[in-house]
Amino acid sequence: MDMEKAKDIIVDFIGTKLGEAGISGAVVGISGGIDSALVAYLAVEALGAENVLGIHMPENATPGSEVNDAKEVAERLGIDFKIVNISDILATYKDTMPDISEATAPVDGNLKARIRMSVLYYYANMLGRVVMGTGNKTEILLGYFTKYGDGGVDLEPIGDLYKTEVREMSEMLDMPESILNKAPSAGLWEGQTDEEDLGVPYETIDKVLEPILAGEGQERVSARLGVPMTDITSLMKRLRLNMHKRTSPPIADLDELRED
Ligand SMILES: Nc1ncnc2c1ncn2[C@@H]1O[C@H](COP(=O)(O)OP(=O)(O)OC[C@H]2O[C@@H]([n+]3cccc(C(=O)O)c3)[C@H](O)[C@@H]2O)[C@@H](O)[C@H]1O
Ligand SMILES: Nc1ncnc2c1ncn2[C@@H]1O[C@H](COP(=O)(O)OP(=O)(O)OP(=O)(O)O)[C@@H](O)[C@H]1O
Ligand SMILES: [Mg+2]
Repeated sequence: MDMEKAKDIIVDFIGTKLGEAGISGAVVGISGGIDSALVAYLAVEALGAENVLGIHMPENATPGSEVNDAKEVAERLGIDFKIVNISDILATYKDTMPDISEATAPVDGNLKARIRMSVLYYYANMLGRVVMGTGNKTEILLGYFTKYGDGGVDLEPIGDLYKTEVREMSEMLDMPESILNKAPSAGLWEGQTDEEDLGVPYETIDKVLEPILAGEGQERVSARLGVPMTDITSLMKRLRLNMHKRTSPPIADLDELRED
């Protein structure tokens, strides 16, 4: 893919969509990871630094290096930056809800993602801005995001870039090396990494998804790229089971009652 052209299309998309909405500014959750950093860079190019607010939302388990990387992004871009620690909000949720003894780390992790979404919308409401999504094509296809958490956004500028392409585009920008080099992590629990969760490296996932979505048979892709069928089957299962995250909630149809 011509990354310069892809960047121009995305920058134009951000400007056009906000223009259509009559809104001039955006709010971005900046985690210290590469997806949100790239979206912040693209939003600044489209809207100007004065129209982008970055919010970092650590909790007690967030490594201190993340705040430094998030701050560095904001400083390089010259955007407003706030830090909202979500630990007390999380603790209040958990103290308030009865019968939660079965909650696991992923259940709590999804709550963290939904708290972050609520904070971003609070600022978007208050400032008359939109919430920028940071989902990439790989995450969206696999449903590797929290429904109405990091998936609860107003637009998805990098949603047609595979994760490996996110890296490629980011390398063209003045992005901190530490962000370019770190392992992708949802940061929902200590030590979590995307590739451990997904069981297959992003390089392989992206290599496999593209031809399969273009119509090439799974077995043929497996043989051609030397990727075990078990990996391909597991990715396809994720894609199928998470289809509900890529559509609007179904509505019970009452048309038959309105025919006369
Ligand atoms: N067929 C269906 N039709 C309609 N709705 C359906 C459904 N199946 C489940 N659901 C609903 O969906 C819920 C499950 O979805 P969800 O709540 O999203 O939860 P789930 O998909 O179980 O977990 C989210 C996954 O995304 C990962 N994640 C989250 C956040 C950020 C990142 C990152 O990379 O940064 C990654 C996280 O580690 C975890 O693996 C169910 O509780 C149910 O409410
Ligand atoms: N600590 C945080 N502070 C602010 N926003 C966060 C935080 N954690 C997650 N988010 C938001 O949730 C999004 C989804 O997280 P995800 O891990 O997929 O992206 P990333 O951290 O930007 O990149 P990477 O996947 O490489 O870690 C982030 O892009 C960011 O917008
Ligand atoms: Mg991350």
